[in-house]
This record gives sequence, C-alpha cells and structure tokens, in this order.
Amino acid sequence: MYYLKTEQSFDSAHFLHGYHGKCANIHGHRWKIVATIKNEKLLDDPQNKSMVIDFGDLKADLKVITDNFDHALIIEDGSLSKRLYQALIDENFKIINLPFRPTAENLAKYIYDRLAKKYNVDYIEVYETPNNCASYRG
Ligand SMILES: Nc1nc2c(c(=O)[nH]1)N=C([C@H](O)[C@H](O)COP(=O)(O)OP(=O)(O)OP(=O)(O)O)CN2
Ligand SMILES: [Zn+2]
Repeated sequence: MYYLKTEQSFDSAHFLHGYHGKCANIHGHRWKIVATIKNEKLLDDPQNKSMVIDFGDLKADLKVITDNFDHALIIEDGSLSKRLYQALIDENFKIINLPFRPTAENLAKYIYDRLAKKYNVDYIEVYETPNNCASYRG
C-alpha cells in the first residue's frame, strides 16, 4: 500500500455551544489539517507515472476546503441567537455554519467526507493546537 500526506492550515474562530469552560467563549486557532490518502497501485499515465496522485492535485483539493474556513467564525447551526447572528451578518463577518458542533473530531470527519468523493482517503488529522489532534478514518 502506498500513502500520500499533505497539509494545510487556516486561522479561524469558533466556540463550543453548551460547553462548560473556556471553550464556550469565542476563541481562535491556527488549525492544521493533515490528509493521508492511500492506494495499492501507482498511476501509469505519462504525467503521473509512479505516483499515487500528483502532490499538487491533492494539495489544491485540500486547500479549496480549508480556504473556505480561513478567517471565518465557525458556528454550529442554531448556537447563536437570531439577533446576534443577524448583527454579525449585517457587519459582513465571514460566518461558516455547520450542522454539527465544531470540534476537531467533527471537522476531521467533515473533511474526510469531502475528500473521499475524489480520493481513497486513509485518515484526516485536525490539530487545534500543536499538541491537540483529533483524527477520523472512515
Ligand atoms: N476532544 C476534544 N476536546 C476539546 C475540543 C475538541 O475539539 N475535541 N475542543 C476544545 C476547545 O476548542 C479548546 O480550544 C481547546 O482547548 P484546550 O484543550 O484547553 O487547548 P489550549 O491549548 O488552548 O489550552 P491551554 O490553556 O493552552 O493548555 C476543548 N476540548
Ligand atoms: Zn477551540
């Protein structure tokens, strides 16, 4: 089995609705995402010969996903009052709504599911801090 890994980072804010502790407050992270894909065989066309896939292709596809989160406030649907949500929208803040709590675990699965549409993904790692990482393998 061959494995390929690529990494992207983004800066964004989030909070954990219903959490008792400091993470209930809006706070930021430099999130690091590491995607590992796998394949038993290598490609054979002239351009991609002897590659699982061109690093550049995998990097670009992961970057599309992570760029969407960059410099945004990531929120779980329904976790802000309508009044506050509308005020943030009116101020043109970049808000990313997710149908789940924005934990590292859930973001790992979300990114896995997105990349799995195109790649044979082995697992996704999401670092909230250099020391804290969650991963998801399908
Ligand atoms: N299993 C998980 N636990 C926690 C998650 C998570 O996504 N999955 N997220 C958080 C918070 O987002 C929080 O930002 C993480 O805080 P903490 O672990 O305390 O990390 P810090 O490095 O910011 O803490 P220090 O004070 O610097 O040690 C909480 N838990
Ligand atoms: Zn956090």
